[in-house]
Amino acid sequence: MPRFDPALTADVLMEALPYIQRLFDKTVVIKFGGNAMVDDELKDAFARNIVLLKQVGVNPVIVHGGGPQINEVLQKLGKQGEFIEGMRVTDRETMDVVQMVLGGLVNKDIVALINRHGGRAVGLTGRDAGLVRARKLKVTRKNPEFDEPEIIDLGHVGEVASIDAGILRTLDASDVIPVIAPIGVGEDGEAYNINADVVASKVAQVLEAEKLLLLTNIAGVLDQQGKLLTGLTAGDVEALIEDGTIYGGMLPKINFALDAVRGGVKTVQIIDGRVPHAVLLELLTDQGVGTLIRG
Ligand SMILES: Nc1ncnc2c1ncn2[C@@H]1O[C@H](COP(=O)(O)OP(=O)(O)O)[C@@H](O)[C@H]1O
Ligand SMILES: CC(=O)N[C@@H](CCC(=O)OP(=O)(O)O)C(=O)O
Repeated sequence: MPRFDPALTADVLMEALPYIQRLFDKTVVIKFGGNAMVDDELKDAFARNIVLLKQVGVNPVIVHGGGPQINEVLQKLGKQGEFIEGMRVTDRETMDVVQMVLGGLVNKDIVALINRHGGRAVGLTGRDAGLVRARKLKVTRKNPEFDEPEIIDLGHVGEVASIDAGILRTLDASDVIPVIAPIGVGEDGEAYNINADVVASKVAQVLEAEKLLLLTNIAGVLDQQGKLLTGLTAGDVEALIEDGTIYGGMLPKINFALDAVRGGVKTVQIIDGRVPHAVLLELLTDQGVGTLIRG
């Protein structure tokens, strides 16, 4: 006995055909957020989705986060993670932890899962082959007590100076799936901690990606009442930041989603990574969910 009605199964498979045709040979950059990867079954489904995409001729490029995983190790060391405007304050010791957790544990975990399901993934940080060149991020914040904006020192936090996509193109030509940890390299070879949404946005722009998917731990961008906002323009985003509806970790995500649209990425979406097979549902079926950023 088949598990499902055969006609329904055939319908579901056929639904994917136009999507596969549209995405064939195209690059899709997928940011896998640390909050979306706390569940083993979700991670497994994510890895299988990536292998399937590659198998049908799409070029997935993964950029991962790992904020909660960094926090866990910091706590074991008796350190408390501190964030300002969605960015981690990163002293020397924290930078070492960031490299160990993102470049080590988290990166290799995703690589191993993809490979276990028959893909060929290679893990990289932005320090490998000079992939992500970085410089120190300068952050200023309005302070009502002073006329001048206050300058905040986040330590070893970087912004992307440039991306050298050469290594990504080489990997793609050998059918390898790149899995990138968001660590950048400075002029003197030093490491910088970069928000993963920022790296995903810049990688998508350089690769002229068809799509950028930002998987997170929430349905998408929500309004004050908690309702999902399915489409946002730059003007909407500005208003939502101004009135405090968008804050914390959603700030860099939305700002760099907009940056990607402006930089030529055709479609940018923030989607719910807690939904099993979120990538597959978004890319190859009619069941797209989340927030589309229009620019
Ligand atoms: N308007 C908003 N809509 C949805 N989430 C928001 C909003 N403003 C702030 N957030 C916060 O941003 C979080 C997502 O950012 P973050 O925790 O950094 O996720 P990730 O690890 O996936 O990058 C949400 O869980 C939520 O707490
Ligand atoms: C500067 C900065 O904040 N870097 C992030 C890098 C990881 C990340 O972005 O992880 P998520 O996508 O899971 O939030 C951090 O240290 O947490």
